[in-house]
Amino acid sequence: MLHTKVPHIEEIIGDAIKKAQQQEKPQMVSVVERMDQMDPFQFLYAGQSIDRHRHFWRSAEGNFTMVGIGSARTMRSSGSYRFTELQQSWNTFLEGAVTYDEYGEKGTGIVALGGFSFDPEQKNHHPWESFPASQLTIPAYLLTNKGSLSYLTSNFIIFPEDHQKQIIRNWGDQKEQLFMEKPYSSSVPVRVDEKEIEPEQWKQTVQQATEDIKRGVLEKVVLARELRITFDNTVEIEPVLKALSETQQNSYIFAFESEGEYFVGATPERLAKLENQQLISTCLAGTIPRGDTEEEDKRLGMELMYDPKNRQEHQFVVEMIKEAVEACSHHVEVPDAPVLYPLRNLQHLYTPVKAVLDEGFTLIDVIERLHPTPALGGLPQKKSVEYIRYHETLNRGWYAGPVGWLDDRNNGEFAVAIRSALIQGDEASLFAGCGVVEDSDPQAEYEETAVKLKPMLSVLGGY
Ligand SMILES: C=C(O[C@H]1C=CC=C(C(=O)O)[C@@H]1O)C(=O)O
Ligand SMILES: [Mg+2]
Repeated sequence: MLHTKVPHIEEIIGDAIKKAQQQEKPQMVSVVERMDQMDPFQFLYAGQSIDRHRHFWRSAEGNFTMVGIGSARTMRSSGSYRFTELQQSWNTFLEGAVTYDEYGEKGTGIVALGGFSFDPEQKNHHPWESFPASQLTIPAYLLTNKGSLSYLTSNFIIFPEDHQKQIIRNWGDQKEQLFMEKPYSSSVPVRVDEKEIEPEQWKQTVQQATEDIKRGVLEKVVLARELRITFDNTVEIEPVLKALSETQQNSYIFAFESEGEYFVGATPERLAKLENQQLISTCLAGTIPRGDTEEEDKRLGMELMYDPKNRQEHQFVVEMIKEAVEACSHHVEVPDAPVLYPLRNLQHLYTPVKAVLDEGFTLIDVIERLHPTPALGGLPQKKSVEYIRYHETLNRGWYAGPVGWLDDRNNGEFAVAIRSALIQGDEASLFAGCGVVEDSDPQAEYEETAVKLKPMLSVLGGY
């Protein structure tokens, strides 16, 4: 891959066509432009007229947003080698690619966005039939907003038989569509039905899990449940994402499309971030609601900090992440005790893990080693995933799986897709889980998941 200054587009496309003819294969060209700040929700909406395959990502700090429209290349893989296979597809894709970029900002140029299902061995596909076990898309157009600046990346796949003028005309037309200011819907349809899936059976499974933990079958397992909602009309994702961005502090806001359906969420849980070989992972587990007053909020925070059950739930995550990070990096820093991580509806225990990634490892390698952490799966890792596969009545699909992005300079960030919903036309499935340890009480865990459903419920026509 090559990073050079942007010459005229005619020249860029002309050169790519010549190269495609000489090498008798398509050529990938990426062009980055800087522009006035663009409303990402407007861009997302306008993009629909070009391609419904759209992706959205906003960092937890809220100062970095990406919107992907269409696909220059979509890479998919399944089975137990899905991480390695995707890494290979990505490397092959990058080999012949040329980037024209004057700015060198992270998250511009050749970027892939996508995610992985929780468990590639899961045989039940309902309601996730539209989502593959993993999918990374290099969008045709990518808007990157960083602070007050916006960048537009256009990714072209140039074929030997392409005509320079036509490519450029088409590009101009599509850009015009992307920047057209059309008003987008600001409301979400009305909820007409809401069904909790087997809540009593779920509590029994939690009870069973505590007994299995006491018997030493495993140490911790995260059990999830589902809420199915029906609306009076098709749900558009722009107002949902906008409302999540406005209401969910300290959370990654995301949407990924597959076959016309959208997986959307506001997750606080980072899996791994890599920037210039600096690696950050996060242990987030252990939960209590926010208080109505400042005093109550503080009291609840302290209760969480000193609660042995929640500390144990959290500590399992710290130990596993530390070990996994140590195996592929150096200068690993882990604080001795967690701090509180406040969200709108609840607070968590939080421990950051910082390190420098060893040469030869990639972000995808790190994700493969970490997923699933005991905040989503349990401990031991393999046993808990099998336990979930056997005992959970729902199919998690991409819920609790890694979602995020990476660029061609080994920068990127993946979060774990919790506090999320699968939107299918005028219906949606919402998911929430909780860490079950020896001392878990099924009713209390049920109530914890109810609070975890709130972020999505509140923007899907609810309270
Ligand atoms: C599995 C979920 O939350 C995890 C993340 C933070 C706290 C958790 C807990 O305290 O149980 C869970 O491990 C979810 O929200 O669906
Ligand atoms: Mg918990």
